Amino acid sequence: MSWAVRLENVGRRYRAGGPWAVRGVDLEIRAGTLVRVAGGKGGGKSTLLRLIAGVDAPSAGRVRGRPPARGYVPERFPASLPLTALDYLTHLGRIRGLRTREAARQGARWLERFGADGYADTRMRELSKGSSQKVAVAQALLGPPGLLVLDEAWTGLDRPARAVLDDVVRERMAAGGAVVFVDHDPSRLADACTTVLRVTPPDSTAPAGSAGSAVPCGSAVPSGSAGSATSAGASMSFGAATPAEASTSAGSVAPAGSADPAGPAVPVASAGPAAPPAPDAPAGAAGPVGAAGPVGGGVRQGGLTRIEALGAPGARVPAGLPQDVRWRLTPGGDLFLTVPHARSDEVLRVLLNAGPPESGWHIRAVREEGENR
Ligand SMILES: Nc1ncnc2c1ncn2[C@@H]1O[C@H](COP(=O)(O)OP(=O)(O)OP(=O)(O)O)[C@@H](O)[C@H]1O
Repeated sequence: MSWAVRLENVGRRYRAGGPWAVRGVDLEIRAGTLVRVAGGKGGGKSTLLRLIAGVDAPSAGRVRGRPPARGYVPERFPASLPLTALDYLTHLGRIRGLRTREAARQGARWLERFGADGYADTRMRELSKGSSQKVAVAQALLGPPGLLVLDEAWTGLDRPARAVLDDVVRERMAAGGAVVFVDHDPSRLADACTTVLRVTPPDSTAPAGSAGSAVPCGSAVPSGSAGSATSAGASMSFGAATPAEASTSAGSVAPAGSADPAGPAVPVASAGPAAPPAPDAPAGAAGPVGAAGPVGGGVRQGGLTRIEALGAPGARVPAGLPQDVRWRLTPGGDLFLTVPHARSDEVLRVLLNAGPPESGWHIRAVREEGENR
């Protein structure tokens, strides 16, 4: 396989004249490589991944050279579907061009490999967060994809499933595919990773050449680097717009480009209701109101995540929750947590990895509050 995805002076903003989420990106990703995208919150990682995967179209520049079969796991997966897990995967497989029987075969195989075959006939909206995430990953692997794009795909998976996904990424690379991923764990696949792309938000007030870099995995990231850099798997430059281009684009309307029709089937609900609004913990929920510490100082405004989990009746709250987490536990084992967004992955890890006697947490919902999406 010798293809390479190329982004040429790509920019994306979500409304005409609005701020750029990413801007002036020149990027090449080659077959057989593993590329990690890193950077701070709101830096444009998810936007860049969607553009690479072809589920979103750039407002400026162009993307070329994607392989025909691609898979994408979004950061948030629409789980509120009336279809069963296997029917959903079969449906997505058919959209990717597989025959029904083959789509069902592959779907069942992936469910089994991720330890979710027991949920094949369960409706998506009844799946736990962890099982739903397994379906989210499985749908991206149908085909199989030459280019696989994973946006926090490990989050919410149990430990065995996370290890399976690590293996699958290596297998995709060995088969000549490319994998691009974002993950909160800096050690994720560090031994296999080819390149780290580090993104920072474009600063519209800054001169051309805002930060962005591509460096080989394991090497030091140049601080405040601007312009371009290369490594074995990818090369990238950011913020290359000239002042003239910048002033033109600032007043222009983003092209009404649509996502590449040959791209991955976007795992966004085309049927079924939207995700339910985030409910508060049920009124009158019994049990202690615990607070390891108040949610407050140091927390970004609007940066809270609510997590609902179910443990065994009489379960205790697992040890190791971060200080700034608020929780409420009912005698029936319903656990409601309010956590700063930046801590949500850590909290999910504590719940999923809790050992006896606090083990067995089933993540039912993860909802973000107050995010400008
Ligand atoms: N659908 C959208 N509509 C409007 N603005 C958006 C949308 N998606 C992202 N943005 C904005 O674009 C910028 C980059 O967001 P993006 O989600 O790509 O960053 P990120 O690095 O993935 O952030 P995070 O680590 O929080 O997931 C942010 O300012 C964000 O608010």
